Amino acid sequence: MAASWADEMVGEVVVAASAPPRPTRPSYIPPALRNKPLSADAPEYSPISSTGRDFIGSSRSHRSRIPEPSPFEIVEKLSELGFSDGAGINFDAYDDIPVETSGTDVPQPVNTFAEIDLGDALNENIKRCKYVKPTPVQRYAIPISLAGRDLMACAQTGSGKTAAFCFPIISGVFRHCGLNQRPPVRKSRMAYPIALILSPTRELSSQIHEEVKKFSYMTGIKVAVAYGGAPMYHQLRDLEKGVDILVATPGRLVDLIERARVSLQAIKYLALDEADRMLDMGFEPQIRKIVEQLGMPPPGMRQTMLFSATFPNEIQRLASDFLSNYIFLAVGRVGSSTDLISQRVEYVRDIDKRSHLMDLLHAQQANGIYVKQALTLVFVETKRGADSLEHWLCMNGFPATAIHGDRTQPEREQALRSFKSGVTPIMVATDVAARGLDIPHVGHVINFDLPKDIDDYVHRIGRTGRAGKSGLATAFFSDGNQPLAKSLLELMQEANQEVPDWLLCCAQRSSHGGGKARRSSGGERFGGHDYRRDVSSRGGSQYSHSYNGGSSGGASYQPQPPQNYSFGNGTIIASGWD
Ligand SMILES: Nc1ncnc2c1ncn2[C@@H]1O[C@H](COP(=O)(O)OP(=O)(O)OP(=O)(O)O)[C@@H](O)[C@H]1O
Repeated sequence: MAASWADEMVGEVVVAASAPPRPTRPSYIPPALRNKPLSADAPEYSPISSTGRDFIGSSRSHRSRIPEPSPFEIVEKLSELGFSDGAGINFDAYDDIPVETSGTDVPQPVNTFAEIDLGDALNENIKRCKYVKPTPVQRYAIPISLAGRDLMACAQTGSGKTAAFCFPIISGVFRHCGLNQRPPVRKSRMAYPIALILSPTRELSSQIHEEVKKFSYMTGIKVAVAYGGAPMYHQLRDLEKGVDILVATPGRLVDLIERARVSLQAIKYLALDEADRMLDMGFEPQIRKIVEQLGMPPPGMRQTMLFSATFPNEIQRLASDFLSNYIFLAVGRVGSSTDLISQRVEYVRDIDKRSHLMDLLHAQQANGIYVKQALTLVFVETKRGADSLEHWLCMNGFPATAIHGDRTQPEREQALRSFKSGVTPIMVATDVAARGLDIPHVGHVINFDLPKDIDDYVHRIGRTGRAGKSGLATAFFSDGNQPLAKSLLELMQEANQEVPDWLLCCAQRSSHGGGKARRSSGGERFGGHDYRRDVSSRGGSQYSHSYNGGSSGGASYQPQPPQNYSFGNGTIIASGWD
């Protein structure tokens, strides 16, 4: 059976067997809210102002100031917390990137962090992380969010979207309840977060949680994470200490709300990472429940930010229900892959895949590509396939681990740790690892089995070529992948990649046969943008502003002859792994 997204969400998501009817507005009232007016100890909420900063006082539980380590311990503590050397980012890689915004009164982008008023504490943490300059999505998205505007943002994988929504949230929450600003109120077992960040997988929620903690260091902001598969006890204990920013997966969050341990009444900031996935079939009913039926302030009374590297039109349409007068931001073309990733596609019969993988890995080894902790991520279709390939690799002398939805959470975490540390430099994964994970030194993504949907391919290969560094993606294309041929061809052509002749033929065949592997993104397939433009273009529109125009820049990759795994001049790989 295919490891669909439900693979990840065992026990977490209600998978719709058929398209569920769109729920009407609040029918369900969680136990925590039944027979109760707005709780006396729940904070009120007010509309977000145009500056996003007119927070009214809330009666949140009083908490004592967090003991902070002395300034002399900070450097040590920061490295413990995983502060990385962000100074290595190659900003030139983003220079030519086309940016498009649509909506009314779009705030101007900035060029430096200094131009943005994020507050001293956050600025200090940005410096500590060695983020010297905002990435393009941050240049645009942060001023938009700081202006209190709702945002739907699409930017390529690895381009810094996490900070783009975390910085405005941390800055806003800090202004509301940072150090020494908490109104004294009585203690409550129910947590009233001000900001909620939802993501589709446990590992991604955990990663975002670490990022938020890093950037709210020494601010007094309380950050917590809640996801399934981990013992409830620890999460409840953290929630009882009070939470300002909650990062969660949908299933566990609903559970906590129904147990009356979390209330959404105080939410002022809502961010959905991987928003298109969150509104895809399996998740949509649960997200709708969280956003529309469990007491969260409605659009206009909260600020909502949706981010992803892909945003099909029909998902944009669904998402617009959650937004109020929003700005659409596209950095790079919607759903495109980054030019930083060199893509190869090879025709391999299913029966030959293992031996082909072996040749590839041996060639990598022979070329010294395993130096410097170079990691290889291999995507397969099924959980069973992941286990079996992991076993086979290990038996053949390649230290490998595997991650998929049938593994326990401790096993999943252990797999990630051993991959990240290079103990097992190969990780076999289902789509559970396709989105959002930021693993340094992943130099090569191999699609042993290609996904059915081209958007999934974009996210999978996006585990390499991050933060301005280069990477390589190899796909094994077999007969069963015919329906993907056309969209794969278009994606590769758009990213200036060399396309083998056989793929051109396959694509022609599949377009005649009606092959379709991408959800509609409007009139222009890879030029698809804000879906409102398609609607309003019929009657004229005020939408859309383009910046930097032109192309997204030529790819630096020099095509290599087939079967030659020396990777040419070596710079493609080496720069990704240094
Ligand atoms: N301004 C910056 N300067 C230096 N490094 C940065 C900056 N912004 C982000 N990064 C780094 O870039 C890497 C990728 O960022 P992030 O994980 O936010 O990408 P993303 O766009 O969310 O990717 P995905 O679509 O895969 O989720 C991270 O390691 C992050 O620390």
